[in-house]
Amino acid sequence: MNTKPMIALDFSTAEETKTFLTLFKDEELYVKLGMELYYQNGPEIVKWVKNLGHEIFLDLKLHDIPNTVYRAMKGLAALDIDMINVHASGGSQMMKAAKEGIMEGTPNKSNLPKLIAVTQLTSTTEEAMRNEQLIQASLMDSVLHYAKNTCEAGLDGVVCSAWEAAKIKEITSSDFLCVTPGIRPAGASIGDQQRVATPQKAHEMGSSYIVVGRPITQASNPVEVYQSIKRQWNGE
Ligand SMILES: O=C(O)c1cc(=O)[nH]c(=O)n1[C@@H]1O[C@H](COP(=O)(O)O)[C@@H](O)[C@H]1O
Repeated sequence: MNTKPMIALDFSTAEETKTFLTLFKDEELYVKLGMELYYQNGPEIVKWVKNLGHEIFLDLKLHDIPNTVYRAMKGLAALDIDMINVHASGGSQMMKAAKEGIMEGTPNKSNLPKLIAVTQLTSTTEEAMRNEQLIQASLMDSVLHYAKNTCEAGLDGVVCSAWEAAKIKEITSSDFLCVTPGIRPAGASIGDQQRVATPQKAHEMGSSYIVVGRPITQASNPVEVYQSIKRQWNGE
């Protein structure tokens, strides 16, 4: 497991992002930059955050035909990022194309960004999956199926909820990454998330990384909440 919780910087402006990061000027973070920030600020904000020395998960959840994903990934890989993702439901050929794009586009081939695939979003319940995606398997089986496809396509891991991490590692390997959003400290508002776990529970259930957004970014003292989540995540 990675000792640092990933902070989801779900802001729409570069200013808000920069102001938030000044709170953490003495700390090297692992941050997640998502579509809200990237669509409005582009590669510049990625470069700016990287220059501060933070590790970056660029969460753009690519999902398109293989050729488009290959070409998009090739371009994105030129940014000095540490992790990037696609949707596993885009299919095995799309995931292989994403990997090819990463391999070709990364300037330093000895330091490829980790490529992971979203299984079922942590905002999805089994009921919604059945009604809206017409998948009649259990949610766990659907997540495991996507994880198996992702592993066979040669990717480094998946995004899933903490509740699925141990089983995914069982059917793939112990070093297959299980990156788990939907993290809520006890008593925190759940919002639109459905499959949630505390940092402590995620630690016990085998997550490789936890992703935490609003509980930290919306807190009155983000640094204090981050440190507390970090301690719980590290089993202290
Ligand atoms: O790929 C992701 O990061 C992701 C996948 C998923 O299944 N669920 C999920 O919440 N996320 C992201 O994780 C973050 C969670 O944020 P909070 O719910 O505010 O903690 C958001 O930036 C989501 O986009």
